[in-house]
Amino acid sequence: MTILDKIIAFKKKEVAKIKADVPIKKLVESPNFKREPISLRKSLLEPYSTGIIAEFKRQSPSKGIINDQVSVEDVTTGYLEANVAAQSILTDTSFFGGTMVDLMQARSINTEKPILRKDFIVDGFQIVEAKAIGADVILLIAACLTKEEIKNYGKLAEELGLEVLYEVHTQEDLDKIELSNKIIGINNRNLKTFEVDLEHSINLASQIPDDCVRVSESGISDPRIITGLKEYNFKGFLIGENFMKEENPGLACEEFISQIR
Ligand SMILES: O=P(O)(O)OC[C@@H](O)[C@@H](O)c1c[nH]c2ccccc12
Repeated sequence: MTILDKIIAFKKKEVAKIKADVPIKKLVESPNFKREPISLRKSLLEPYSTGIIAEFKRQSPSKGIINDQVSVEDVTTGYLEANVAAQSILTDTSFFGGTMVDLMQARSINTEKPILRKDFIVDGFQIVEAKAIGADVILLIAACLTKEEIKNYGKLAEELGLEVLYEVHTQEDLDKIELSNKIIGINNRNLKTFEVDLEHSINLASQIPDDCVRVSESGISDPRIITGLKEYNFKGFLIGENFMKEENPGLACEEFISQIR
């Protein structure tokens, strides 16, 4: 059993429990349900976009604790000052130490840039929940969903006015997605082995049609990598640990962005 299988099995139980306690009606009544979502696609395609999607991540199964000393408010303020294109907030608690409250707190400060709810979506309930806590974008990880689920969850998100970042790591993942006009994130990290390989991502990128927005995720630690990825028409760059490992993630992000050529 891989760590991914473990996370998914755990998530399914967790969601079943929350679903039994929280009526959908309560989610729909949340004030965030009325706010107009901010478009990730638009933000990434703006002519002077930095393309950086900066993540708030306290810990991960592969690295353990990364940073548990900083507040989501300070990091959000710092990322916005650095002029990120978007924010990503881990809301998984058991494996990544994040919470839905983290996202809500970031949202209360960030009214300009899109926020991605980074979690393992295994049930439509979590998509309604994402909207209720103020997210603009959800993540659908192809490796943990069937073709049908990807299609249905994508449709539900769209109906709620949310965008989807479809995450792939292999050709097999890519084959599960209807590839037109989507935002596709290629995860450089294999979620089963934690191995990071940028070369692999670049090879897979050639299989993505031009009407899709390409995002490169994980293991990016040098501004020169961004320059390289831009050559392959990547528009978004999801970075977590490289910023979060620093005492001041916002400042680290600002320095990184100033070095992109
Ligand atoms: O910290 P990194 O190596 O910069 O990676 C960020 C992000 O890509 C990573 O956290 C991530 C990508 N896909 C995920 C799916 C679930 C949890 C986490 C992730």
